[in-house]
This record gives sequence, structure tokens and C-alpha cells, in this order.
Amino acid sequence: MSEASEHARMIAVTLILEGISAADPVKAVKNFLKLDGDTLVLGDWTRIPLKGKVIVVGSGKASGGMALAVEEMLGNRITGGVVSIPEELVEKYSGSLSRVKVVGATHPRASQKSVEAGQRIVESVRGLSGEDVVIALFSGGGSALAELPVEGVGIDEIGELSIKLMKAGANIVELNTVRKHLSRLKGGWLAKHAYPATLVALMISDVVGDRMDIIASGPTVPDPTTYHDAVNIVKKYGLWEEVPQSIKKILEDGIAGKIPETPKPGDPVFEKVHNRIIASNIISLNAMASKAREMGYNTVILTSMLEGEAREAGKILAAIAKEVLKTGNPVPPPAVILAGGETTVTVRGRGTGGRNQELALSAAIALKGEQRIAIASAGSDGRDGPTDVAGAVVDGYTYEKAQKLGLSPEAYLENNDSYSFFQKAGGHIKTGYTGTNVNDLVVIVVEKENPWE
Ligand SMILES: Nc1ncnc2c1ncn2[C@@H]1O[C@H](COP(=O)(O)OP(=O)(O)O)[C@@H](O)[C@H]1O
Ligand SMILES: O=C(O)[C@@H](CO)OP(=O)(O)O
Ligand SMILES: [Mg+2]
Repeated sequence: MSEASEHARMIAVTLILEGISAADPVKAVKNFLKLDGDTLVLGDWTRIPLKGKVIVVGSGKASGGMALAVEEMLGNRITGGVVSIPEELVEKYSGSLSRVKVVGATHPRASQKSVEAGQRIVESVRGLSGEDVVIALFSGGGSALAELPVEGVGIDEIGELSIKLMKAGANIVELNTVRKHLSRLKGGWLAKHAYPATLVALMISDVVGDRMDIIASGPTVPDPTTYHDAVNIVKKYGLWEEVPQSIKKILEDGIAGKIPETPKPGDPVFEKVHNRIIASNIISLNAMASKAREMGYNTVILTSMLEGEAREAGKILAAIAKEVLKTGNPVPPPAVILAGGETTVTVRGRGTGGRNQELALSAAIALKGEQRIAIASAGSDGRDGPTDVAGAVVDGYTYEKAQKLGLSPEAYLENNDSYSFFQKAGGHIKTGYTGTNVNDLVVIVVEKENPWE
């Protein structure tokens, strides 16, 4: 391994950590929300008088930290509420929260615990008056962590269909369009339950393009999607025949108008709802870019909206790195090129991995033999797919090193076994659960010849 590659790897990982820290949920809430006497003031100067009850609810990977910040600000003005977070994070927050109850549930597959959380969330906001205020805190993972299934559908059926759609390569807009139509919490339903209270929903976005109705499946946001859309998505991925009868019936009854649609734009319940995004992928990329510039790198943010098959994205990003090195386009070395978003993996093999590790593995193949380049890709939540690492970092020597260990990078990629690959070849980025989620962060570093100078 050359010194330049090693330096590049170190910078790439440092910048990933910078991006995660910029998405800190406590900071994000405190930057956005202020208390002025008995009035809550939002970042855009909307003023919300606190006259009656104040209920705090939410779900998602970052919702524990968000609740902590709200409780630090409002203390015993909070009359009750509950947030659902990953079981692994409960210990971190339950000791510091006293007014807001913290419950643990499962992700990425919803379970009975998610239903218990969903029921408690809905119960907390029912029967409120027009003087009361609900503060809702949603972030990525919220869809699986809380659910109130529509009557007649079991949570296991929803969980199974969701996982099948994910594995078939459905994106989050498609997946959540289906989830919303099997729920009495998502797709604006929570706003309906909370009405006539005023509802302030703060969101940390892990959704490409920041569509609020998709973050945690938009419990407080008008739903522009329909039962028709949900059925078309299931059919597009060839899963209609595998859908249990109970789900088919709901979707078909929905199309026939026998059961209500999700609350739609224009529904008067949304007149008392304030939906705001307080942290997102581009906010993290901007922080990473500032840090890279401070360290003397020519820096470009390519996109915060990276999508597509992870292995294709890996190839394209490797090509960009090689262009920087060869021709100095779009910026000459020392260069940092940043991207963010959420790729997908169509899982065909039997291995273990995640979209960031798969992107990195594919980039390693394309970077074979290159010097002075590193590429890191990581999920800001600290968990890439069903694995215990955030992602991976590779360079032009990763391929050769693997070969010396008797590993075929192509075979591991083919088998969607990127986790095992990096376990053997080295390169995992391990952060543990970060307690936030602004989706995936990718860093390309191209060094000049002697980066230590
Ligand atoms: N063996 C695998 N290799 C690569 N990706 C996988 C593998 N198994 C599952 N995935 C992908 O992991 C993704 C879900 O990962 P996860 O990090 O839980 O998502 P999110 O953070 O968006 O909730 C899905 O896109 C799925 O295709
Ligand atoms: O909860 C969800 O619906 C999505 C998007 O917010 O998050 P994740 O991809 O982490 O499950
Ligand atoms: Mg996601």
C-alpha cells in the first residue's frame, strides 16, 4: 500500500465521521427550536403558544436524541408522550428522559413491538383539544419502528412484504407508498388522530430528495399516493401473487372506495400541522465539504441524490476518481469529491452485506492498481444493511491484497457477500449505532503525489 493511498483512506473516513457529527439530532433540534416565554419558536419564526398539554411522540433512529433535546428545552411543560427507537439505543436514552417514554422496537423489519409502539403513539395524541400541542419527531427507520396496521392485516404480513420489496430493489418511495396504505399511523393518519391539537413535526431526513411524506412514511404529512399506486408497485416487482389474501383485500377494497384513503393534500386536519426538516444529507455534505476545504482539498459536492444499483454507482464513482487523477477534472488533486443518497441492491446471492459495502467493493474492483485514491461509503446510521458496520473504505490496492489472500472480489460481489469480503480483506468502517440517520455518505479522496508534505 502506498503512503498516499493510506493517507487518502484516513481522510475519507475522517470526513464520513464529520458528516455523521453534523447530523447530530440534539444539535439539530436545538438549532431549530427555541422557547420564548410560553411560546415555541420554530427556525422560520413560526410562533406556537403553549397553552394546554404538550405531548411528544415520534419514531426513528434519531428520535431518541431529538426527544432528549426537546425535553432539555421544555422540561416539565411536557405532559406526556412516547418515542420508539431501535432496541439497541434504548439504554442510551431511557436514563436521560423522564417526561417522554422511550420504547424499543425492531428495524428493518417491523414486529409486534413496533405495533405496541404505534398504539402508544396514537393513544398519546387522541382526544386532545385545540389548545394542546403535539411535537412529533420522525427520522429514518421510523416506518419499521412504529406501526398501527389497518384492521385485518397482521404486522408479520406487512414486515414480510416490506422485506421482499426491499430485496427486489424497490426504492424507499415505492416501499413507503405500500406501507402507508396498510397503516393507520403513516400517510398522514397521525395528523388526523391528533386533530384539533397543533402539531409540530420535526424530521431528520434519510430520504433522497427529502420528500416529507416518505420520511418514516409521513405520519403527519398529506399523502399524495393512492391504493392504485401501491398495487402497481407490488406488481412491478412481481410480488402480487405472493401477497397474503388479507393485504390484497385491503388494497382492492381501497381501490373500490370501500375503505378510506390516507388523508390527502387539502384535508383540513393539516391546517394545524407544521412539518419541518431539521437535518438532511446535503446539510451533512456541506459540513464535510467545509472540513475538506479547511484541510486544503479542492472539494466538489457531486450530489446528495445518488440512487441506483450500488455496484453501478461504485463503478461510476471510481471512474470520477480516475478522471481527477488523470486529467484534473472536475478539480485537480488534492481533491475530495462528495456524494450522498441511497443506492439499492438487488440481492441475488446468498451472502451478507449492505449497499455501502457493495458500492465500495465494486469501486475496489474498478480501482484495481490505481494509486493515491480512496473511496469510502457509509450509512450515517452506523449500520449498513443487516450488518454491524457502517460501510467500507477501499483503495487501488484493495484488489491486489484480496487476491493475495486467495479472495476473488468479483465472486464476493456476485454473491452479495461484501460484508464477508471486508471482514477478510480489511476496510470495514465501524461506528456502532450513531443515533442519527441522514442516509449514506460517500467520499472520494485523490491525493497529490506526496500528501504528507
Ligand atoms: N447481502 C446483501 N448485500 C447488499 N445489500 C443487502 C444485502 N442484504 C440486504 N441488503 C440491502 O440492505 C438494504 C437495507 O439496509 P438498511 O441499512 O437496513 O437500510 P436503511 O438504513 O435504509 O434502513 C436493502 O436495500 C437491501 O437490499
Ligand atoms: O423509516 C423509513 O421509512 C425510511 C425512510 O425514512 O427509513 P429507513 O430506510 O432507515 O428504514
Ligand atoms: Mg433508508
